[in-house]
Amino acid sequence: MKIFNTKEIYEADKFTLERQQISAEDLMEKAAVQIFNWMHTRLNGDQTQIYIFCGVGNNGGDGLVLARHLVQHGYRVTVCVVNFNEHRSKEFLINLDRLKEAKVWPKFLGESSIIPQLEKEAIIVDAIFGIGLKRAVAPWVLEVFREINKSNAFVLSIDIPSGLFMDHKVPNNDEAVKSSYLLSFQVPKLIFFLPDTGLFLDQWELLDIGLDTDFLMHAPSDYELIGKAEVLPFYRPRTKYTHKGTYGHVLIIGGSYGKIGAVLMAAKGSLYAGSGLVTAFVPKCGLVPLQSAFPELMVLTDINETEITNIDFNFTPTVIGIGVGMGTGTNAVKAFSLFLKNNKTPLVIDADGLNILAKNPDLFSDLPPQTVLTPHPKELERMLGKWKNDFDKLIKTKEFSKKHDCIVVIKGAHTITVYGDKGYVNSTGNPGMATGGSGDVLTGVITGLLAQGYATLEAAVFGVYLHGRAADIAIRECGFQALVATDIIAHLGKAYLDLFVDQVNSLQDEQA
Ligand SMILES: NC(=O)C1=CN([C@@H]2O[C@H](COP(=O)(O)OP(=O)(O)OC[C@H]3O[C@@H](n4cnc5c(N)ncnc54)[C@H](O)[C@@H]3O)[C@@H](O)[C@H]2O)[C@@H](O)CC1
Ligand SMILES: [K+]
Repeated sequence: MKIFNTKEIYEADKFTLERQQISAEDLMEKAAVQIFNWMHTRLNGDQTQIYIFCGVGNNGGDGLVLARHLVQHGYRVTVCVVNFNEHRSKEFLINLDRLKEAKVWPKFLGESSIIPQLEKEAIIVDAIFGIGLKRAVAPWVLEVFREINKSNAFVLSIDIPSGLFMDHKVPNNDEAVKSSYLLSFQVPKLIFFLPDTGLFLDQWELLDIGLDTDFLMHAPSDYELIGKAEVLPFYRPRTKYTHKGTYGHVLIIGGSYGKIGAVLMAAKGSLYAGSGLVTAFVPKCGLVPLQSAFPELMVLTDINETEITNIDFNFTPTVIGIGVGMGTGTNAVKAFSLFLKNNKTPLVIDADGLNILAKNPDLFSDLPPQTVLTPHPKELERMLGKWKNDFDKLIKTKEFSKKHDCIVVIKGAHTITVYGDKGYVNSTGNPGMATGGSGDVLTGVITGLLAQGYATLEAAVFGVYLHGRAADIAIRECGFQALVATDIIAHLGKAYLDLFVDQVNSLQDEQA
């Protein structure tokens, strides 16, 4: 599903009004009625006090329309207009009149107004700012945000939590409304998925307000949210007259004394993702543990006992995953640099491979085209330098990806895979995955997909999805805390099977 920025949303809006021959107030009515229906279905006439905080733009207009419908259905509603601007939008003014016609008189809050006491049993609707917030918010309006946050009431935000900017960070963590539930219009926004801004929202849901489907389908977007519908077309079924050679041969290079487990997890990840064969290249100390723990794996060893010194193998792999547990000592750096100079095989680079690249940036020119790099935030920072905020991080990653023709998988709560100007935001995964080894497994899964012939970008995006989905399925049995990286491997099969489970069956399965 496409993630639109502010400009693209306003364009979709304009296109829809022209195509459907409707006015902006008609679209606002449609949008706000969706919110009313959502609330009415759940509240069913309940007399809980509802405070609706409206701004004076169209987000505020949505709040006024909602207020009118709630009042007309007998709900207890107090409307507060946060009067932050002399200029009020046309649709806001039309709906203010309509509200007055319905005999509702909003309280107008200004710089010196006293904000009503907000009881924690109340429901607060946050319709102060939407996607139109452009400049710093006045201090007294920030105070309104703080009062809402302090109330501990249930906060239902409309479109986005008020105070969040669509393209930069909030200056301080108390300068935007914290939503308990967010109802957003038609398309997800990038701010839902970034650590700096995502912390202002908990759950979110999209409401279809009837924006033009042709526009939504054809308009280009810089980011895409990756769910089952997006990865399903990538899936390559296994056919009958095939053999292990059909599904490629992965080579995992890495490991050092005490860090052989990283290679084990990457290698297992590859095989469970479906590669035909997997070989590991490790220091000698890795031979016995790998062969004992994982009989399906073939092992080649370095001449050195405890670290990699000379990467030398006697076959042509389909793809190589390199870096996990490898260390960054002089020998590893020398071996890795020489390997890169002579290598022509597609690569996935993780962990110490990335750390060595960061310290020796001239090596980037030796990477084959479309090399996949899978940094966690610290590794990314070592490669890119410091960034100002999440938006800046993405801009810098895109520049980096274009400069070195590489695919960068920025690991995090919502892993974002960046290639050139485009970012793919993953929707699967959970906090249980913040555990040692889960990154090694991801390296394995992506190499495993590449071995089977998936296009590089597809392998990265699909691999991230499957990895997260496997963890989502695993936590049903073990919860967040007890999830370990090998549980992710063990549930990769179920993540594949889940691709073909429709939503209804999947829900029933979860309830069982
Ligand atoms: N296509 C859609 O998604 C639709 C969106 N609608 C609503 O319209 C909203 C966008 O409305 P607007 O563009 O009017 O913007 P907002 O209502 O988000 O912002 C308020 C207005 O205040 C001004 N402003 C910006 N920063 C300010 C600041 N720091 N201090 C004071 N004033 C400031 C802006 O000029 C803006 O017009 C959406 O978030 C959504 O709620 C719906 O009404 C209908 C359809
Ligand atoms: K809002």
